[in-house]
Amino acid sequence: MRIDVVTIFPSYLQPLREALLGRAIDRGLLEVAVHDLRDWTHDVHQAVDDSPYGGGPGMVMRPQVWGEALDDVLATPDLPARLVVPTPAGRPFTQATAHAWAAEERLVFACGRYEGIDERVLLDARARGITVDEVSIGDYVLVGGEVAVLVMVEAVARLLPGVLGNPRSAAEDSFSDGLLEGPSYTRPEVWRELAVPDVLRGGNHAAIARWRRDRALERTRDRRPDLLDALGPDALDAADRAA
Ligand SMILES: Nc1cc(-c2ccc3ccn(Cc4ccc(CN5CCCCC5)cc4)c3c2)n[nH]1
Repeated sequence: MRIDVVTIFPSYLQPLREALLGRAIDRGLLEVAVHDLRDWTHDVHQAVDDSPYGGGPGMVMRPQVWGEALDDVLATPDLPARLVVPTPAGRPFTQATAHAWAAEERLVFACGRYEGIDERVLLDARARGITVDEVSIGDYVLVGGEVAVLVMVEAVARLLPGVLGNPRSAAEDSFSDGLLEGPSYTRPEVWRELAVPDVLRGGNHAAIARWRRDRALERTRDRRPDLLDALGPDALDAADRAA
């Protein structure tokens, strides 16, 4: 997978080159190119923002600069791409989104700053047949799109074959069966007088699987009843029985 990121703060994307994702890049499992939006300015001040029409707080990012940047980035390499634009006003980015995007050849991320990007940049891209996804990573307001891109690239890249050492982990993710994952334990058996649940130290795999499912149902009911509702009434009954 090829990932391009356009931003006025290229250094914000450095963490993508660390650790697991850095190793995946080194191994050629994904390619990440970060572009400085200001490379497409032509004025001495390298202006990328201007006042909003109609008034309102802050500044808006100018369409001309974004238009030229995306023309170049989307054309090189000329691969089918999704243009992803983080915004607080976007559709929710979920694990399902991550799975869908993991099948893409190319993702191009446009990181806004200030109060966002002139709407015509997205309209122009869609008019030229480019798929544009405006996505939110949560109901809170960040200062720009870069952190959202770090979150989304990590969620997508870990699903790519070969990136995770243990592929079963992604298969057993939270949300993979619609529930939150339950508690985990490792050695020692007792720590600060707290013991590992007996069932996990026995060899009864059916009992362990049932115990884990019950803990997942219980936790989901307590923390994310919305996920339980999405699974239907039987799940709620099962969660009540699990407690
Ligand atoms: N999930 C999530 C994604 C983001 C995100 C993503 C990208 C950008 C680019 C800029 N910002 C900062 C920002 C954007 C919008 C507002 C609202 N403002 C109200 C008045 C009219 C104009 C718009 C405020 C500040 C961003 C924030 N935050 N949270």
